Amino acid sequence: MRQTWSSSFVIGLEGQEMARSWIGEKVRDAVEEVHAYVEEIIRNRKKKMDESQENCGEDLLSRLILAGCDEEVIRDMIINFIMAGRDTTSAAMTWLFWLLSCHPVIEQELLKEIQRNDKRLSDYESLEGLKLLKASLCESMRLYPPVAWDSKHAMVDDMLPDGTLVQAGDRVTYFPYGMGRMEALWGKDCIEFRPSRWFIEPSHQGGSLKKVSPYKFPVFQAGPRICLGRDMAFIQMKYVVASILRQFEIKPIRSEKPIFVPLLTAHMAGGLKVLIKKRDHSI
Ligand code: HEM
Repeated sequence: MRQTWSSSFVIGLEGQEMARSWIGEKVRDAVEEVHAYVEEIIRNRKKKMDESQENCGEDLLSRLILAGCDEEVIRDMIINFIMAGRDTTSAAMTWLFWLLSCHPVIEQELLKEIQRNDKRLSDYESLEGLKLLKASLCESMRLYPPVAWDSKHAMVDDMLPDGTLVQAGDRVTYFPYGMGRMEALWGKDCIEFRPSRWFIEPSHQGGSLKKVSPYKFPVFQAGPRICLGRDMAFIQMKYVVASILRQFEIKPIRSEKPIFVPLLTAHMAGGLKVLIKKRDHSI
């Protein structure tokens, strides 16, 4: 029995080695493909900038090129922006649109807030003024975090603050999805979508937002490796959600509760299929 176990273990190791080198090759090919794709975007933008000065210089890519950044640095930044910032923000907004369709009173309050700030939606201060929208995004991500869990491997032996020993090589996982639904952290109504919990005065939705510790709400991670794009993510999401909500009514086609799929970036199974109608009096 022992013999069988150890020989199958040896075969297992060889198999693992082969699998690792096969995966390594696949990953290398995939990285090359992604690099080539982004390098082409940069080349095309440079060409456009050389050919004409029109409409160039305002967007981030043009600014990075104009600043004289190294092409490899620009490439890696663009990949970071696309990989870290695209699926995460889109997942957060998808869940928010669904939650708002289930909470029409909150949607109406949001519309009023957007109306109050409508004139200058594209300026930074007006977006800062959309506090109920920020609270709604936080509340949506508390219940449906775009990164549902995340792991780190210890490089050396260590100890967690509660005395738990972590040995070199151990994996430690934190779980924003679970933490967002803990009664001990969020109270008896932890499962409810209630953006007002993010305001200093309970149930008052026009006041100041609470400063919530990232260790309680680790949706963007916490500590030295906290998400570098957090503020940018809020600006983008507020701008997109406000621009859509002020003009369109969004009604999901299906009435069943969507399914949360917690992959690398969590998403809604099958996406959110909706009917879109122009608002009668678009604000
Ligand atoms: C709702 C949107 C977002 C969520 C929930 C989110 C979440 C996270 C999380 C959990 C991490 C830590 C990953 C880890 O340590 O393994 C992270 C890292 C990072 N995020 Fe975001 N992110 C969002 C949007 C963005 C955007 C828009 C950008 C850039 C434009 C961005 C750029 C980054 C970068 C560069 C890191 C790596 C930071 C480091 O390792 O030092 N993220 N993000």
